Amino acid sequence: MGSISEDSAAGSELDGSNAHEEKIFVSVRLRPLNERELARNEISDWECINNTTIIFKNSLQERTLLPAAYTFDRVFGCDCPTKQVYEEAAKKVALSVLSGINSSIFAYGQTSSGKTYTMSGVTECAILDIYDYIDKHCEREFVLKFSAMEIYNESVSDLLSTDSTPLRLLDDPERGTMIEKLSEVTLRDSDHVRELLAYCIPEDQRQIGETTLNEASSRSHQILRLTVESSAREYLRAANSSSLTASVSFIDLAGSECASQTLSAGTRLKEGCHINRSLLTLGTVIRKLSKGRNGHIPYRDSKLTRILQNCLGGNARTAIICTMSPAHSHVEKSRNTLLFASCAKQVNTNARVNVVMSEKALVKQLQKELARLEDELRSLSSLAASGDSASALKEKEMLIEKMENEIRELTQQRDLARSRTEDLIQTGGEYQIPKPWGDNYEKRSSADEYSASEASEIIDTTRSDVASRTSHFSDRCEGLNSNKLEEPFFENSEMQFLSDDTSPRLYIDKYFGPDPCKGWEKIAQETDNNYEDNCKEVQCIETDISKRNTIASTLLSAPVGEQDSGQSPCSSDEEISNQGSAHVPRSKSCTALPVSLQKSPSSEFSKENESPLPDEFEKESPERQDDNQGKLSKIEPTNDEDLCRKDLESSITTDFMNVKEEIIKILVEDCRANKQTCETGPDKMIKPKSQTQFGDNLDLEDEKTSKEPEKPTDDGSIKDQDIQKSASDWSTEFERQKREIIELWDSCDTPLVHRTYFLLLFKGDPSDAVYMEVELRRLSFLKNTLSSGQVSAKSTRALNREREMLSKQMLKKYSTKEREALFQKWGISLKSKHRRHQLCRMLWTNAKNLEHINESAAIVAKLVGFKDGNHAPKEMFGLSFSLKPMNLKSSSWKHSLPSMI
Ligand SMILES: Nc1ncnc2c1ncn2[C@@H]1O[C@H](COP(=O)(O)OP(=O)(O)OP(=O)(O)O)[C@@H](O)[C@H]1O
Repeated sequence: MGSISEDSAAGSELDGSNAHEEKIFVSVRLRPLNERELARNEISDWECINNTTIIFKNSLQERTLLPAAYTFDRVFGCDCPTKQVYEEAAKKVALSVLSGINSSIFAYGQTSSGKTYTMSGVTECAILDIYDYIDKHCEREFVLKFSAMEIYNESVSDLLSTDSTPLRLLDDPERGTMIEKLSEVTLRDSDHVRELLAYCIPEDQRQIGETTLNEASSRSHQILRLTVESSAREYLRAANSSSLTASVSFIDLAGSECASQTLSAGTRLKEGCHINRSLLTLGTVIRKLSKGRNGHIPYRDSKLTRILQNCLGGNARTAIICTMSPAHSHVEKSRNTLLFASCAKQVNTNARVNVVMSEKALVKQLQKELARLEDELRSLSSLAASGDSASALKEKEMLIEKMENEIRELTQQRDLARSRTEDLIQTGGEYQIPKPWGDNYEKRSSADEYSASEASEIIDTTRSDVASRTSHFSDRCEGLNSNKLEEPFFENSEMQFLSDDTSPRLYIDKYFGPDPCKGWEKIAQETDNNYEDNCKEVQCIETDISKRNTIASTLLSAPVGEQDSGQSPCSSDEEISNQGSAHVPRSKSCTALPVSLQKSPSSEFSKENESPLPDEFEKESPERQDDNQGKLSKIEPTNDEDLCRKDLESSITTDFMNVKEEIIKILVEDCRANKQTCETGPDKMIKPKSQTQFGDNLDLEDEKTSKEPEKPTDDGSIKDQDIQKSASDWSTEFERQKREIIELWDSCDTPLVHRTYFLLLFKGDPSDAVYMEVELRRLSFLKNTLSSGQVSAKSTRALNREREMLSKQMLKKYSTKEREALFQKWGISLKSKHRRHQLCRMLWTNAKNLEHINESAAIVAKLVGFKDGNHAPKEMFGLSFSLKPMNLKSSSWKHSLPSMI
């Protein structure tokens, strides 16, 4: 930046298009040796060898390692007049104010180095130039304002006011730090500025004191600010005219000093401390800014840097004139000044033109806003006058009353349902008693009698259990519907194909098929619809539930007499009934309900000493059981079912109504299945179409049960070896079902991610049976739907697409080496072009080969990001079945099994 002509200084920039990043303009001015220095015969250590370089003359003599030459934008020697310093180092920056660019000119240097001397000259020149420019540019209208302040001992005061009260600094989000109540005088002309300068600079206003180095040392930082607003005259009357507004600040900093050199004490010493501290902060700010704004910039550490924040590295154009004494005695201070100047040279600023909306435009806008507010006020008052607010109040009161009525009605319904349930319990019906220490429920014979309070307690406990489970269920469903698919389901949300749909619900539908909640609902509906038909065609239905019943019978003790006699477990109506009610294994969803919907009039435990009863049951007297049996026989099954259903409907709050509905349907389905089992003979049993495969798997179990009945020992418990055997049976059955599901997946084109997820869950834990049950039902339903032609081949296409997406994931999830190893293992040539696609097309293709399936699942799991099958959320589809692992060696496990299945 060199010397510039008057016109180019401002006129060329009036378009405001020149905003760009630029460096602070840094110059150094050497003053001549003063009288004192001359008196001490000091020599001049520094010399300006050209316009930009200053050298230390005695470096050889001093043997210093510090640099001997320093280069800046401009350097001025001892004999250089202030006018030239202004022209070459400050003019362009100062006149930027005319183009709407904020600017500042600093004088920095040690005490008595000539800062005030330089700044007063520069300020005067700038003001003259500004007025000269204004005089030459009549096409624009200018308004100039002037303010002056000083920072003395970290206190800001107004130099244009006689009031010495310190001024507060305020942070404005748009304009930066503002000085509260700082006077701003609108200038009449250049003489007016001179008057003001003459008022605020001399000793009586500014803090000036004598030190050994300077008779009139500035003890404060002084900031003079000239604000220039300008607008083109021809647009002045236009409503949308704008103006340029900017300020130029002339900053005469107090000089850094050494207490030893200035021999200061008392007030001077205190002033010196403040001065040095604020200058130190300024230096730190400049140093940090010079390094590219890394880290915290300590603007707020001093009032000086706070006020100058916008000039330093901000939107202002800045020039710093560093003054120094050439005297040898000040060499150290001079070097510090040069160091500061070197840093300042590196600081970037981003000068911007400030275009301000014209006052007229602003006034117009404010008037509009005022009119709008007045309108609003008028309509409000007219509303109040017309009594609308009174009617609104009345409306609200009515609403409250209506709600209160509803609450009352609901309470009545609940009480009615409760009393019906109590009646039911008193008259019979099997129900489950929640153990206070766990999720599992112990079955208790319907023949057992309970006191009213006991029954009521049971109802309350079970009801709150249902509420909490349905609430959880509801939450899960809600979570799925409101984009809250939780970790650790997906490790990486970046997966392309996961982001295809914004809603997880859509995603699940798309990639996982109908979710089990939906499936359940449909299955329940289907069961409801087909119920009558099934009754005609099916003489004895063996559902998956009744089949499990058989497994449970095998695992639990079956009535000895019947088994021994070689009769079928369903040899008579009564026996069938016993089987159906006592051993019907229930899905976990059923155990979650307060009262079993089964209406069985008797139980497996009806015969004393014939079954391994839990302790509580053993205590019950046969008389009581008989008594209850008598009561139970009076109950009509269908009525009970309806009653229970109604009870549930009324006992659960409306919040859970939808969720409850689904659960009830499943229960009803179970009930009907049991009812049919009870009503038909074993020899006539056939399976429903949808359950054929599943039922087939259990034929062997049935056989085994009839041929090898398990006998309880004398103390009524099953021998260890029997338990082991049962456990191994269970495991075999478990594996068989797993294979069943795998094959069904294959035939239903179930998405691979879904298969993998469920396969990872099937760890052989008995609780997995719940998932198998859900999955088998879902798949059976899906298969039926597919075979009935209701669903097109869309799923095959989706599966292909899924394979494609998975192949894309391979690059992310496998290293090149890992991929190569996989290709070799899967017999894919490493030269093949579409290796990844080939591999993904092979995944999950051989449902009969478990090794292939497991390996496929492992690959898909890695690609999708399943972390651990065990920890995958079992509630992912809105199901919550958190079961505690069972200890097969413990004798109590067999009691809880039926309710868990
Ligand atoms: N370039 C110069 N030519 C002639 N005299 C100068 C020059 N610079 C400064 N002086 C004189 O040196 C003395 C000290 O200058 P000035 O008060 O401006 O120093 P300062 O840096 O403002 O000191 P302080 O920080 O203590 O206020 C003054 O008497 C001033 O007239």
